[in-house]
Amino acid sequence: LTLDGLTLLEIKSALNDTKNALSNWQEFDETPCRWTGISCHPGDDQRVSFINLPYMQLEGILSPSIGKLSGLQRLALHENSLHGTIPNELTNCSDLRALYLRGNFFQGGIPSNIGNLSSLNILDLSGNSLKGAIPSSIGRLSQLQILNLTTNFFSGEIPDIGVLSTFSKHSFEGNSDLCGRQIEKPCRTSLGFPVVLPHAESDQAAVPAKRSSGYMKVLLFYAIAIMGVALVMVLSFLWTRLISKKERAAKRYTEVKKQVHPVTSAKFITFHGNLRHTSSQIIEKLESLNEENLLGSGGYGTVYLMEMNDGGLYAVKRIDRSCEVSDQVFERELEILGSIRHINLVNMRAYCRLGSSRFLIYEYLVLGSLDDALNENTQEIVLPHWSDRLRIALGSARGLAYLHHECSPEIVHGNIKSRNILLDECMDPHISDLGLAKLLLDEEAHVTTVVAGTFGYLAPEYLQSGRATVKSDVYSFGVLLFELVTGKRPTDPSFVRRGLNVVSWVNTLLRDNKLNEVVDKRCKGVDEGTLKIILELAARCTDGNADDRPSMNQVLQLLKQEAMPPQFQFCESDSDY
Ligand SMILES: Nc1ncnc2c1ncn2[C@@H]1O[C@H](COP(=O)(O)OP(=O)(O)OP(=O)(O)O)[C@@H](O)[C@H]1O
Repeated sequence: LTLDGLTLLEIKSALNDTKNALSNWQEFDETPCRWTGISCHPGDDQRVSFINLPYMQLEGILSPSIGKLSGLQRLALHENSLHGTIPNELTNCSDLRALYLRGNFFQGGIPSNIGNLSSLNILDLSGNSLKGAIPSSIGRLSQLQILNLTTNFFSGEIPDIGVLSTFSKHSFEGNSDLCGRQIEKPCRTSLGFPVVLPHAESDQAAVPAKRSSGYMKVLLFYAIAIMGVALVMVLSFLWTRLISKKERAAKRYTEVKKQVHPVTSAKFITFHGNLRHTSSQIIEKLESLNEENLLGSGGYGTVYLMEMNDGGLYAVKRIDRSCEVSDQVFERELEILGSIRHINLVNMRAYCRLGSSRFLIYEYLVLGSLDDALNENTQEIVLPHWSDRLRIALGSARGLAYLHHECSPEIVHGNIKSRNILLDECMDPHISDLGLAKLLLDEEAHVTTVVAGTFGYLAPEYLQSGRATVKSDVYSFGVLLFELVTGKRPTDPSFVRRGLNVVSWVNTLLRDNKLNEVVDKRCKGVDEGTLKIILELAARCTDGNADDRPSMNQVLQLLKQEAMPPQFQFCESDSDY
C-alpha cells in the first residue's frame, strides 16, 4: 500500500465508521485510489487528491495525520458527526483548494496558520461549534472565493484585511459575538477602545480563562493608539449610517445604468456579488425573451429560460401580478430577500426593471420541479430513487429550517409544495419562490390570500385564517414528505374522490396495516426502517393542532440522525458561486 494509503488508514482508525461506509479501505490493496470517497492524481505516483466523504454518518475525530497528504486538493467531510478540533496539521496540505467541514461538531478555533493554504478557493466551516477569533491570516488566502463561517460561536472583530475584506455578512451570520465592518456591526467600545481585540490570531482565544489576564495588559498597552483608530472607525461608521440605504441603492443603480443602456431607464440590482455576465448582456437577453423560452407560469408570473451567448443559463420570472406597492418599496423589500442565500434555496441573483416590466433572475435548476420528477410521464424524467427522496427531504428541511430559524426576522414561506422544490443536476433540492407570497400578495403581516394550486398543502388553521405561520409551513412540509413516499399529489383523485386528503388517506391505510399500498411502487430501494421514520415524521408535521407540530429545526435534526441516505453520491453543482 502507498504511503498515502497508510495515512488514510490512520485517519480511518480515528473515525467511528457507524455505517461501514469505509469497508473497502483495506491494507492489502496496492493503492487507495479506488476506495470509497478517494480520488488520486493522474500519473504514476498515485497521490491522493480528493477525499469526498460527506453525509456518511462518520463520527470520531479528524486525525492530525491528514497533514501528511501533501497532494490533497479537496477535503469534503461535511454533514457528518465529527468532533474534536480541526488539526493544525491540516495546514500542511498546501495544495488544498476546497475544504468542506460544514455540519459537524468541531470545537476549538480555526488553526491560526490557515493562511498557509495559499491555493484555497473554498472554505466552508459553517454549522460547527467553533469559537474564538477569526484568524487574520485568512486575509492572506488570495484565491479564496467562497467563505462560509456561519452558525458557529466565533467572537471578536472580523479582521478587515486582504481577502477577508471582500466577504459580506452572509459569510459570518449566526455568530452572535462577532463584530466588524463586514457584518455592519460596530465593535462596542468602552472609553474608546474595543472590548474585543481586533484580529486576535490564535485559537487560544477560544479559552477565555487563559486569555483574560494577557488580554487586559494588551488592552492597556494599546489603549491610546486604539483610541485614535476607534475614533476613525466611529466616524466612518457614522458616515456609512448617514448615507441612507435608499441613497446607497440609488448609487448602485446609477453605476449600473451608466454601465449599460444609457437611453433606457433600466434598473439592475445584483445579489451575492457580480454575475458572470454584465448587466448589458442580461438586459439584451431579457428584451428578446419570447414564448419559445417559456418554462411555465405560476401565481406570480411567467418563467423563462434565458440562455446567454456563452451557454450560461438563468431562470427569469417576469412578475405579472400588478403590485400595489411602489417600485421603491418593492425593490427595497427585494433587496432583503435577495440577500438571503443558502444551498437549499433557489437563490435570486439579480433584479431588473425594464420599462414597466419587473424581472427576477434566478439560478437555473436543470431538473425542474420535484412535482415534475414525481408526476410527469415523460421518459426523460428520472424518478428519484429512495435515497434521492431522502436527500430531497433532508435538503428541503434544511432550507426551510434556515428560513425559520437562521433568518432574523424569521421568514415564513407560505407556499411549500413539490412545485416549489426545484432539483439541480445532483437531484439536490432548492426551495423556490421564497418571500414572494408575502411580497406580492400582501405586505401586511403574513396574511396571504390562498394561492390557487396549493390546495392540499395548506394547514387547517391557514385555510381558516389565511394567515401563514412557521407551523403552517411545517404542515406543508409534512404533506411534501407524504408526497415523496406515495408519489401522489395531495390532490390525487384516487382519494379526493372518496372525500380524503393525503394525510387521512395514508392514516387509513396505515391503520389497516397496508404499508405496501402507501409506498410509491415506482420507487426503488425503499428500506422499511427509514420509511417508517419518514411516515411518522410526516404524521407529526401534519398534526391538526399547530402547537403539536415539531419545529423545522427538530424535523431537520431527526432527518439528519435517522433518515440519512445510506449512500451519498457526491456531486458538485456548477453554480457560479
Ligand atoms: N429557477 C428555476 N429553474 C428551473 N425551473 C424553474 C425555476 N423557477 C421556476 N421554474 C419552473 O417554471 C415553472 C413556473 O414556475 P412558478 O414558480 O412561476 O410557478 P409554480 O411554482 O408552478 O406556481 P406558484 O407561482 O404558485 O409557486 C415551473 O414549472 C417551475 O418548475
